[in-house]
Amino acid sequence: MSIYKNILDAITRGEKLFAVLIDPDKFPVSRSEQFIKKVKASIATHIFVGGSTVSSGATEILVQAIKKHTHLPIVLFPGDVTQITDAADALLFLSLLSGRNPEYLIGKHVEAVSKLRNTNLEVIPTGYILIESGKETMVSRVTHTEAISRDDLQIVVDTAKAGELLGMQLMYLEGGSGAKTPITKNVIESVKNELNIPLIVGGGIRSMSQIEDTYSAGADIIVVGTAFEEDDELFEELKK
Ligand SMILES: CC(C)=CCC/C(C)=C/CC/C(C)=C/CC/C(C)=C/COP(=O)(O)OP(=O)(O)O
Ligand SMILES: O=P(O)(O)OC[C@@H](O)CO
Ligand SMILES: [Mg+2]
Repeated sequence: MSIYKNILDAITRGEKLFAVLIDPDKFPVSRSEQFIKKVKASIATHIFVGGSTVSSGATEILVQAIKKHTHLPIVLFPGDVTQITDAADALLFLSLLSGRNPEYLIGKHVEAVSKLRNTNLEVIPTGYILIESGKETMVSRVTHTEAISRDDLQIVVDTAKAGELLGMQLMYLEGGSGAKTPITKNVIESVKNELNIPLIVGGGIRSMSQIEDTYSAGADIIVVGTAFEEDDELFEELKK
């Protein structure tokens, strides 16, 4: 069954989903087996692989290494076309809706097509909204776009809705990798109220209580990366 269909079915059953984000440039491949063991013992339902900048070829090597140890779906969360690899199961085909840089709204996508023709990846059109977190993020720097302010609630909501109306199948609210504080309840609730598609939330989530708050505000899928890079103790709290 398709990964997207599985997400929809899980949500219909009232389940919450959890993605562990692995950045190929920060994660030594030699750590894969031991790390994936912890992922498998946890509530994680998906593995996301990606980074705002990743050296060429690193994504494929990492995905192949992870695949040896798990059947969890591996979903590419790419900062660039170079991160596309057939070794993964699906691709978040991100469009950076918070920005006004055409390269990240449609340009990279046109470039990606010749690569995608030769893969079996499930492509999932995903709106990606960067919300200001108090410090400049790598995504802002790489894409030359500004994040939307947390106070511009109506703009965030309307941006997400516009993405849904354009046919996007997932909406990702990004608080910025390693953000000091995660996206607030108010922002998540307001977006969730307007949307009929699954909502992904990530950025700066580091504890079980933040995970619970983010789910209760309406996130369907939570993404955590930095917390596991800093210290994989969090897995202790996330045991199944
Ligand atoms: C269409 C294709 C295949 C590629 C372009 C995809 C687009 C539009 C991406 C949006 C902008 C972007 C650069 C997203 C990056 C997403 C990501 C993996 C963020 C995580 O960033 P980290 O690499 O963890 O950031 P740090 O390096 O700051 O930790
Ligand atoms: O690395 P963290 O802060 O967990 O954020 C996850 C993801 O949303 C970053 O793109
Ligand atoms: Mg990161």
